[in-house]
Amino acid sequence: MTSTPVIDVERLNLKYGDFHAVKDVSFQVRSGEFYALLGTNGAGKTSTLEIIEGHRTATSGTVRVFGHDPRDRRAVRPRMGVMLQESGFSPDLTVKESVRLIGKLSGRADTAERVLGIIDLTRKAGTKVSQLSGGEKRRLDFATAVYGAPELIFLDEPTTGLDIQSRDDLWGAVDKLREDGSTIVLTTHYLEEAQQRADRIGLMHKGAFHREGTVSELTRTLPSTIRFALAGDPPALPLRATLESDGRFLVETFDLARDLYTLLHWARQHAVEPRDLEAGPTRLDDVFRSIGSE
Ligand SMILES: Nc1ncnc2c1ncn2[C@@H]1O[C@H](COP(=O)(O)OP(=O)(O)OP(=O)(O)O)[C@@H](O)[C@H]1O
Repeated sequence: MTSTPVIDVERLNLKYGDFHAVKDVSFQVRSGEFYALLGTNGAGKTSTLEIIEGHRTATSGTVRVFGHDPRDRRAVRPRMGVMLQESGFSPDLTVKESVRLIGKLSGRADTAERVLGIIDLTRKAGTKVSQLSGGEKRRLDFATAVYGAPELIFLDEPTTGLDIQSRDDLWGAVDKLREDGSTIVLTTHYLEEAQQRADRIGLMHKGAFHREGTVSELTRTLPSTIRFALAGDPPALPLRATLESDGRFLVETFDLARDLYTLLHWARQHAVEPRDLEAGPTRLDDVFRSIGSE
């Protein structure tokens, strides 16, 4: 038996005047999934999310959230927490007042004390929003999005401007929400955060949905790399390599372990020392570079 997807997007299109910002985008997010919607600048991620969040109306296509039209606020809003790229808090309210206000609007039960504690903002509870630092404002955005532990949470570039401790706190809180069954939708330009956490990734480029899959599905089409430098006049290499502008050799391989072994075995036999040796699996960054250049 298949359950209804939490988010179901079918042939979504959005035009801003003549500009076609989202082109025939279709994807689904399942219950309990951590889904990352990634893409180049201006790819259409925020526009797509704004429609799913019920903030914007599509030009054509269908969007369902928990089986409802996302503009049906009463059906959807209590089940969903949103951390937007830019917050819209009133500068004269305190941190605690802001959380209470947004918490009340969400219709979920929780306390300001609890959510401020998650993200180490308790000390700032009485501070006016206008007096918060950029990172503190971002943490306040997160605190309001997770008020009442919603079933579905949108995180739009959540860690921009956060120091390492705050990032760890935020991801720790997200892990906890996931354990309790929340579905997470993330957009970020910190690809490593998506690579480490996302169950599936959708890649957008120039308004269109480019590819979708797990990290390993997306990276397996591109080779891993080995880079190294050799001093003097080395003997013939055992692998096909190209010389890069920094003077290092580059080997591209779909069998990293085998080729690394071949290289090191050759180096030992010939008493050659590969310097500045780096070997790594394909990263999401490489997939990005490959679509960005298309
Ligand atoms: N209100 C608007 N009016 C006109 N064009 C818009 C509007 N909002 C966004 N756009 C354009 O639509 C395209 C997609 O924008 P969007 O913000 O959805 O991209 P994004 O993938 O979130 O980008 P980024 O990674 O840079 O945040 C961009 O070219 C942008 O300039």
